[in-house]
Amino acid sequence: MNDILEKILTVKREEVAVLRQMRSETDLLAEATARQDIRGFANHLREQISTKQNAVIAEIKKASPSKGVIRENFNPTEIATSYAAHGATCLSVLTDQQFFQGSPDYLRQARAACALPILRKDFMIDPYQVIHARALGADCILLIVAALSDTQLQELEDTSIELGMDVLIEVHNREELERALQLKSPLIGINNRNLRTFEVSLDNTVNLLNDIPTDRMVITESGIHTREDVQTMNKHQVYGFLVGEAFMRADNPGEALAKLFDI
Ligand SMILES: O=P(O)(O)OC[C@@H](O)[C@@H](O)c1c[nH]c2ccccc12
Repeated sequence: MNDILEKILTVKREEVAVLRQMRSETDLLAEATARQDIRGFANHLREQISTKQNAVIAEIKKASPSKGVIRENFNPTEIATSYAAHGATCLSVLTDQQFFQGSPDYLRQARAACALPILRKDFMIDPYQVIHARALGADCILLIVAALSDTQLQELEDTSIELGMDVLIEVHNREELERALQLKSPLIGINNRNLRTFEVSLDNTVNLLNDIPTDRMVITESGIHTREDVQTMNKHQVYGFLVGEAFMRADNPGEALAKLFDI
C-alpha cells in the first residue's frame, strides 16, 4: 500500500531504530519512571463531558501532509499559554518532524508554559516511543487503530498504562471501532479525516456514535471549523473535541477557541 499512512509508518520504523542507537530503552525508562508529574488527561475531559460541557483538546500543529504549512508564526510557548488562558481542557502537541514539522521540544515547551494535561500526537508503533512520550512529559498518547495490529495495540496500551498515562484510541470506521472496544481505554477518538485519503466528513462521527457504549468518552477529531459544527456534535451528545487547524490559522489561537466554543 502506497498511501501516506504507510509512508509515515515506514519512516517511523527507521526513526525508532535510530533513537534506540542513541539511547537505550532501559535508560529512557529510568527517566520516564522518575517523573512523578502526571496530569490526569482523561479525568480532565471526564469532568467536562459528564456535565455536558464542551471539552476541547487544543492542538499545536505547524504543518500537515494534507495542508502544508498551516501556521508560519509558530511559537509553542505562546500558543499553549493562549490556549490555557482561554479555556482549553487539554493540549495535543505534534511531535512528528518529517510530516508535521513538529518536535519533541514543542511538547516540553508547551508543558512548561501551562498546567494543562498534554497528548503526545505522533505515530506510535513501538513501546520505545511510549516511554519517550512520558520522559518528555506527556500525559496521554495516541494509538491509531488503522496503523496497528491487535497485539501492538494491546502492548502499547499496556506500556502507557504502566507509566500512568492515558490513551486516546483513534478510529475511522466501524471495523476499527470494534477493535478499539477490545481495549481498556475509556477515550475513543473518531477521526473525521481518513488518514489514507485525507477526505473529511463530520458524518463519520455521527455514523459511528451509536455503537459506542456509554462508559466510553467520545472525542470527535478533525475538520471542526464552525459553531454549526459544534452544535451538530452537541445535538448528538458529543462534547469532546480535538481541534487544530481552525485555531492554528487564527492570529490568536486561544481567542479563536473561546469564540468557536462560546467560552
Ligand atoms: O486540524 P484539524 O482538522 O482540526 O484536526 C486536528 C486533529 O484531529 C488532527 O491533527 C489529527 C487527528 N488524528 C491525527 C493523527 C495524526 C496526526 C494528526 C491527526
